[in-house]
Amino acid sequence: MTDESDSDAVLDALFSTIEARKAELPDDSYTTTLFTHEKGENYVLEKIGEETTEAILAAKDDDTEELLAESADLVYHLLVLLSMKGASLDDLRAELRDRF
Ligand SMILES: N=c1c2ncn([C@@H]3O[C@H](COP(=O)(O)OP(=O)(O)OP(=O)(O)O)[C@@H](O)[C@H]3O)c2ncn1[C@@H]1O[C@H](COP(=O)(O)O)[C@@H](O)[C@H]1O
Repeated sequence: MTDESDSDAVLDALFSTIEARKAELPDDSYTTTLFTHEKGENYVLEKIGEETTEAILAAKDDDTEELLAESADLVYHLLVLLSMKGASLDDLRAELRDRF
């Protein structure tokens, strides 16, 4: 297990990478395919639906390893959606902090 600051650094690094892919659109990037898909943002919305379903199925199967893997896929696609909408990880942190 990592401590809280390590975990935060991973999310910051992931979101920064997503923002860089959005700005540069490199050819060999999965993130680029999400930002340039012919279905537009609907494609990432579909992926979020798929990953959510897969996470639910893993939970119902009591497969924690699979649940963690699908949760990571879900968080990644959710961060791409936030970036598409011009929101940031700090905006998400602020929303969560306001609920404490
Ligand atoms: N965290 C992720 C991440 N999580 C999930 N995925 C991709 O999300 C997709 C999940 O789709 P599925 O589960 O449906 O699997 P699939 O059948 O392979 O996908 P499809 O054919 O349906 O698109 C897979 O292609 C995964 O590779 C991710 N792709 C990238 N990242 C991060 O984004 C960074 C930048 O990646 P690139 O944009 O590829 O350079 C990477 O270094 C990673 O840190």
